[in-house]
Amino acid sequence: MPFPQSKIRNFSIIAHIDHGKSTLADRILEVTGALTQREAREQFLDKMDIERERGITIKAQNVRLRYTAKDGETYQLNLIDTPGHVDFNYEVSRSLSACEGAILVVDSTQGVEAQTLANVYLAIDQGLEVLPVLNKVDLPSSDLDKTKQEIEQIIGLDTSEAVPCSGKTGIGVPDILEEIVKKVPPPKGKEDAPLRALIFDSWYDSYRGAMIMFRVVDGTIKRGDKVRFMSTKIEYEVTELGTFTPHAASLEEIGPGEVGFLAANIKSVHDTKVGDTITHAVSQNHKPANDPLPGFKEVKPMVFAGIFPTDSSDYPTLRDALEKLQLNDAAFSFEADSSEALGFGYRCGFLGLLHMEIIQERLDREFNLDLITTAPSVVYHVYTTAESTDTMVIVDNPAKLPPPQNIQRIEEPFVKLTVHVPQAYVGAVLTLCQDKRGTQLDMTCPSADRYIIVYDIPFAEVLFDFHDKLKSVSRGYASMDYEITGYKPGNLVKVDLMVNGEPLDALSIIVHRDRAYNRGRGLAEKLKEFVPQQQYEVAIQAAIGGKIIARETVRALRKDVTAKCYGGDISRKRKLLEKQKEGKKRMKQVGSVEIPQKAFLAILKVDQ
Ligand SMILES: Nc1nc2c(ncn2[C@@H]2O[C@H](COP(=O)(O)OP(=O)(O)OP(=O)(O)O)[C@@H](O)[C@H]2O)c(=O)[nH]1
Repeated sequence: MPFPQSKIRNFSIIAHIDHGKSTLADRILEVTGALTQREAREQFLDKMDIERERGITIKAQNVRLRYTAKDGETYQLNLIDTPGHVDFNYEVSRSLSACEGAILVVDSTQGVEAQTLANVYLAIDQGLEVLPVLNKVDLPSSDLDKTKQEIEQIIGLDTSEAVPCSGKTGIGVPDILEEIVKKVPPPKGKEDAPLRALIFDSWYDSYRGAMIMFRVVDGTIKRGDKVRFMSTKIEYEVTELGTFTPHAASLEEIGPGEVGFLAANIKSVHDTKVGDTITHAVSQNHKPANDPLPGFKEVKPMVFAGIFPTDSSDYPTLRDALEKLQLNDAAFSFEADSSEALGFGYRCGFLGLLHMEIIQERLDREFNLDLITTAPSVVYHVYTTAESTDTMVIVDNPAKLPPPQNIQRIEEPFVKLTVHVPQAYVGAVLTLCQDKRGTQLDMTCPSADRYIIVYDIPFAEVLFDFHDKLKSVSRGYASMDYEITGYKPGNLVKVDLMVNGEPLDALSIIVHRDRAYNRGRGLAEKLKEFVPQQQYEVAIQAAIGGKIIARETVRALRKDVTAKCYGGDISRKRKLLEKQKEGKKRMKQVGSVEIPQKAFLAILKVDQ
């Protein structure tokens, strides 16, 4: 018998980054007896190493809990933890699609921030019941009245029953559980209808193949059932069904309204698609559903960079690793690419810089690959002077920009940027946005000492160091969120770098013409810092369309690493040579000069 839907509550926790989602989620696990105190202290839900180190949540995790409420009934709570960073909004909306309610965590020492609002809108759009809670009440700077006022004025949610709580001490957590039972509506799937289950996550397990996380909407799925993925029409026999409690637990069946995972010896990562609907294959007992569930909006990568193996024999391993990562992360894309400077590799698409860094780290850690990543770029729409009707080309790699004489105009992506900031820093934020080619759209002051500033600004300008700069001009008080709005023409040019006359295609950038000279000079100076001295002079030049705009010279020097060794200490000498070899791993030969990986990333740090 499936679990009665009237006793199921599916909910997510949403918040601005660092407002305490993961801590609260762990505390909920502890209060319901799913975790021991020790496990809870270790932040169980943030499983991946990278997450734990950086203290951020990347992949949504979900857990099934049993909770006996004050009404004496036992409920099944399915808790979906969601990431808070703007790069991962798509994961938030996916997780929300498996829920009927969301707990909105607001840090009562900080109040409503940019991503509080962005996340709450995602939940409201999906028709979820939103329950605000006021977190971190254990801190002396907690201000419940001000936080409630902001939630009411900025978001428009009633806070008369908002629970004050602390994920740290556990205060208020039992009240939150009661609120969930009382206010989150139970699922209303059709028990007797053909099976329809929504895939909202998947990952790769080296023993069991592709694993799928899903929410059953109608019908029931059982172990041994033959199921069909509606978009690909491929059929598999379910070998394993389960849920996380939070430890993985096997199940015989998963009924309407429930969440769980399945394994089915799915070897090809292309057979499973997040957003697809699972139904039954035709059999004596089962009839497939006619219509799939509405899937998800496809997420398009917004930022592109080249990833190249330092050792070209790693190329096939890199492909395999990228495929596996893609299964776990639908927003990540890649295609084969080649560079004159770096050889064969892949052009990869990401949602933002944090997303890119995480993929890079996972490739490094989980697959032990030595890689060079090029400077990231946004996607440009380039209108050429070609006579054909289709004159727009999409350029996600500055090296592929057509020659200037063939370009009619270049359009770049713009975002609507929203910044929340206290009054004292409004001036500094306006100057920063202006400096980044922004146009002010709106400025409001919805509550005492909180301004909301909205700008129309090129995506390329917010992509790189904007967040760091915003934090520094506002002493950490400003928060931001952005959404892509569309494309507009810009006066853009490509700046190329050359080392001893050899073009470094992987370092080309597209910038606004007004900044091109400064950027070119800055890039050449920066690159000089990273090019190791050689036995001959090395010229570093920056050029716009063939015209040299800057030149730096790395003086010749013969560096003998063993010079320090005297007295013929062979083992020490060998060690030094070994060390030097190690350091060379992350270098790339360009003509006769080796460029270290650091140089590629340092390009981003050049003041724009
Ligand atoms: N004093 C106090 N600190 C808290 C409380 N809840 C969370 N914190 C701290 O706030 C910081 C952020 O908490 P997390 O739970 O990692 O925040 P999050 O919202 O999950 O952050 P992301 O996963 O990065 O989105 C951590 O240092 C926590 O220890 C609380 O109730 N009281």
